[in-house]
Amino acid sequence: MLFYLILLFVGAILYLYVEITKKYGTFKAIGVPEYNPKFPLGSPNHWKLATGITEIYKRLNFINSVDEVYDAFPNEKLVAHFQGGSPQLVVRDMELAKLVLIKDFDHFVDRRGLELTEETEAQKAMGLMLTMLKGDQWKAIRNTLSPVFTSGKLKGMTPIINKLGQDLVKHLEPLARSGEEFEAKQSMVNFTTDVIAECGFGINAQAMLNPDSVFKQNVMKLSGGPKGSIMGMIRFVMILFLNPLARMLKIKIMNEESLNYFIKVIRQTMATRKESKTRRNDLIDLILDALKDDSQDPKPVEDAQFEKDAQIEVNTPFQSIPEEELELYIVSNAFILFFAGLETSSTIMAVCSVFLATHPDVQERLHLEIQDAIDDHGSQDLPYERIHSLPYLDMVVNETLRHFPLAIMERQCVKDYKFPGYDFVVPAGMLVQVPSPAIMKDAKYFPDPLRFNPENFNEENKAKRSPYAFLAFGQGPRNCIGMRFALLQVKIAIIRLLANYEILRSPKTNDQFRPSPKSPSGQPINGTFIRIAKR
Ligand code: HEM
Repeated sequence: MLFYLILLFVGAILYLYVEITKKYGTFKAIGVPEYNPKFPLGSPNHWKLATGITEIYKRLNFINSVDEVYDAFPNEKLVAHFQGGSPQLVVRDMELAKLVLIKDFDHFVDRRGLELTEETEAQKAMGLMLTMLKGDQWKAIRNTLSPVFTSGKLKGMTPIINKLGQDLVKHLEPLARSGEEFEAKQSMVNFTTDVIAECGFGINAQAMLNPDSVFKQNVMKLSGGPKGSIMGMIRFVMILFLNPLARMLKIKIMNEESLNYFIKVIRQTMATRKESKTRRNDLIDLILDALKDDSQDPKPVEDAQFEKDAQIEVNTPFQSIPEEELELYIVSNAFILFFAGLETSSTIMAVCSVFLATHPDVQERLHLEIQDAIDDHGSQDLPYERIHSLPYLDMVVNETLRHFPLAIMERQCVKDYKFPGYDFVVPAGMLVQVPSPAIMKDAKYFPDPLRFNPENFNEENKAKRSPYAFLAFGQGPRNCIGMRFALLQVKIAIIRLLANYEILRSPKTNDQFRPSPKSPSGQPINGTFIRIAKR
């Protein structure tokens, strides 16, 4: 019996070995270098990603998981690496990246294909979110939601965010008085929760002023807290690497109880809005407007190149969504706009505060620019145009985003594709990556890339490099839909912070930022600790 068991075991290992390694070497043979794959986990970066969660091997966060592939082949345009037996292609060249992200986007419409269980409504809702949707369904929802973030709509939201900026100053007052060290991320999550609850759903979440806010508690459960957790990361890596097994074991990405809470809140808000026929010009109203207004006519496009590059060529009508599923689509996407904006924006605000604490010269110059604008306007409630006309603020925020990117660009090839100058075909189904974190730390585009230097974004230096080398919000039709909203709330938070407080180092202030391997959303490994003093 034991003999047969051993035989079965050896047979299974042999089978796995042959299956997993059968594509190793196939790229090398056609002139595309491979990043040293080894049975069973593949290339070294995947070994680190998969085993790093237990901290027994070198640690790596998913966001940086392709950096070393990029760095190891400085003279190549394309490199292959293997996740187990699945090859993935890394694009190392700006012109090829533009083809994938923009020009030949039709071949690269989707993101990584994660299959989620659809057993509960919350799980089904996750599969309908813009970040997850594919093909025509994604195009239809993206087309519908894009007009929600035009500059005209954001101008309307600015007074609301300014008012919450005043609450942020109040929220921070006790910390300024005591001079104690605190985690900037936590305060910024409270601020963004209030901003998105108010601008999104017309809800006064009181995350800043009421420590017992139910809305805030659910946000905390959803995001897994400021540092993430080992269990959270294990779940995430399983969903990524062992998707069928994760489905079998019913492993979930998000806390279902909290997700249900938000689904309920959004449903109730929509129902009340329809019944009372009142308007608040928040996200819910704008989504409902966008749905009513759905037509084949081209949607208005903003002037900036980022938005022009994001246009979807074929205007897929919203009617392609089945009627009976429409409501869940709306709820899911109202939710993802809330959630995608919350973690990202609050992290950037917190990381920016730390950079200002560790670079007092930058802080001083930025404070002068902000104070001048406030003196000139006569109030801290700066209007939309004025906020975006502060050049040094823009440079500081962009440099923060360059240093601490929150996502890697991935596209799944949906139609066979041939890169110009290469003889092989990228088959439908293969994952193609544009490793934004590595590109934004490449000295070719940003000299002395590890130094925090807002001058990287002055007009002269911007003109010297490809505009596509700054990838903090992605590029092309699948770029970040909320970029303008994000920049608005981040800038308002920094304006309020500097107008009222000096940001100081504290014993735990961290000079070197690295995303924690325990945090799927890439939170800084040593936190974002600072002190503040009243100006
Ligand atoms: C500083 C804050 C933010 C950063 C750094 C950020 C970054 C990103 C990045 C890198 C992507 C992927 C782009 C690509 O693959 O080309 C993305 C996608 C996305 N972002 Fe953001 N984001 C931020 C804030 C926001 C906000 C405020 C919202 C919503 C209000 C939002 C909603 C989304 C959505 C829905 C997607 C998926 C778009 C799609 O698949 O069509 N993000 N974001």
